[in-house]
Amino acid sequence: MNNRPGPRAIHPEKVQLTDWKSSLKRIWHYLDSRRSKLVLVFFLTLVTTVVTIVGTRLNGIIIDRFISHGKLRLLLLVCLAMALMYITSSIFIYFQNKIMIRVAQDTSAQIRHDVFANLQQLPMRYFDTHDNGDVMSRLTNDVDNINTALMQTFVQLFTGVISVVGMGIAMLILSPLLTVIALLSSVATYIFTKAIARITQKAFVTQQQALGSLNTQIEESVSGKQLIQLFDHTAETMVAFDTTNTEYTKAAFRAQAFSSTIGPFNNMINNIAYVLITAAGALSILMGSHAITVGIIFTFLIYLRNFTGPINNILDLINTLQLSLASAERVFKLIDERPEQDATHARRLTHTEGNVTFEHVSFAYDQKMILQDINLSAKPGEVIALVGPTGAGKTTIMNLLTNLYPLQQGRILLDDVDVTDIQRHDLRRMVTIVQQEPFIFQMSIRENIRLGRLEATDAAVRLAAVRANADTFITQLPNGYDTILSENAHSLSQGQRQLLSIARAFVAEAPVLVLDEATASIDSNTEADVQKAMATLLQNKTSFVIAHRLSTIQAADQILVIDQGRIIERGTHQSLLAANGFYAKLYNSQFDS
Ligand SMILES: Nc1ncnc2c1ncn2[C@@H]1O[C@H](COP(=O)(O)OP(=O)(O)OP(=O)(O)O)[C@@H](O)[C@H]1O
Repeated sequence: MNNRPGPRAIHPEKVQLTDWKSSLKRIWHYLDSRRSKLVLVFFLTLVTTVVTIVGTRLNGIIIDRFISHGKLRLLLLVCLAMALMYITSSIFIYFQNKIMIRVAQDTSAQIRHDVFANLQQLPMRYFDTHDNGDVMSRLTNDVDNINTALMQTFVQLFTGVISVVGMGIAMLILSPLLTVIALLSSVATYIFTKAIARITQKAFVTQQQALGSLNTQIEESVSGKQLIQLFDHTAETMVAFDTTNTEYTKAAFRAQAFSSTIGPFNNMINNIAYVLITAAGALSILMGSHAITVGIIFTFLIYLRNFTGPINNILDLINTLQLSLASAERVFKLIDERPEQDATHARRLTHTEGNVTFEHVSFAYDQKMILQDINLSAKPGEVIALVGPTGAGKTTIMNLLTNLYPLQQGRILLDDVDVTDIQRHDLRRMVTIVQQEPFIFQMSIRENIRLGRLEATDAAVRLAAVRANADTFITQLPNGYDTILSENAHSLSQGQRQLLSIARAFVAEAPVLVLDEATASIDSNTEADVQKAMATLLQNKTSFVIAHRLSTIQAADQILVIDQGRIIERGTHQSLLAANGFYAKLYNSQFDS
């Protein structure tokens, strides 16, 4: 994770739309179950487009035949028919939009579900290497972009294609000469839009990327606001934010500025085409041609508007599509991240005696070796204390016990079974970890404790809280066990949070326990409660304690002294003091007082 609130460069390898075809295919695949709705939308679009073609032609006929020949009754009848047609067409457009909005929302909901489901199963490595804000951005903004594209593109694409084909044929029938002028203007707009799209494509990807970074910074500054204020980092945070904000603004400006030239340019070309068509038509009439009438010129101009409009729309859609495909690519990348999977031969484990053995375990998070040749053995019921300077690798050793990361070398056994051969679900029920800084979820206290074992009854939750010495403070809260905690659990003190996490461990009833003792100082009453609760929790379990408390260390069956990823001393408190080595020095300096 990145600890520093600061600007993040946009990763150059990410600024590419590498696989838009497969993204498009996958979005199409998501629409599989909604094909019938799409067919209905297509049908509605077809009808509304035909109405526009026929209606426009009737307008021309009114000009040529009824107005100049004074046939009022017929004129009224035709107008009534046209009104009916347009009303029906509007109703169809309403339904067409409604269906499409549903299709788009349902599809995005399904994509969001799939992303979130995969996120639940990703290995820790993924979260070590990806910023939270970026992940959030993929789940929210990027999926939203796909949604916008689905809502806009499908109807407009259907309408566009049907209109272009329909109007094209109608224009050709009306006047081949005027159609040639119309086509030339369309070709000009096509070439221009394509050129601009090429430039904007990259900018859109950069924009999404920068948005991810922006989200990360916002997320960090909100989560770490206390730290930022305590260390008076507000000014630096602001500078860092502004840098990323400027980066985002530049990319967004570039993307939008270029794509916004498309509209005015195309408008200009269209207006020129209108003038040319009117002039060419008028000239033909003046030269005595009977093939062209005022009504035909009028009809043709409206057809042309309905011809170039959709063409421009389709070209505009290319931009929306590009942004969405850039987003889709990021979303699908997250869906494609390989989830944490059990080995094919992994077996179930419903019971363990609690023997834990590390055999020549070596481990690196990236390239740098963190643990080297760790050997240890714990018998059922033993308490093993891990002590050592900060960053020595104590927490890492314990993370490996639950198979959170793959080992570089060696193996870890639970009752003679390699932990990588045990289904993770079972392994994690056998080993409970009480974290140094427990995470509290936004749910009731009861549910927060029940996280230890989801099927625990209310009575079991209560019993666990009593054993964790947490019941007293919980029952004093106005809503007791039903008190809803917030993510940051501001309503709870540090010590109360620890008691809750000990209660979670009691509920879990796992035979192996890992306890990362909190170093934060808490008031002496709560401290006494925590100590008592921990002592009870350790009973009859194989326990590993990343120890900071004198009492835990002295009572431990074995003390392992870790320094720079190696076990450098081991023994009981007395034997290690007698040896007068690293432990004795550490003990005397840290714990003597
Ligand atoms: N997720 C991670 N990715 C990369 N390196 C990590 C990760 N977690 C820890 N490290 C590194 O591994 C080393 C050991 O860290 P670890 O948390 O195991 O130490 P520790 O002995 O538990 O320290 P402390 O007493 O401060 O909690 C440190 O150098 C740390 O920077």
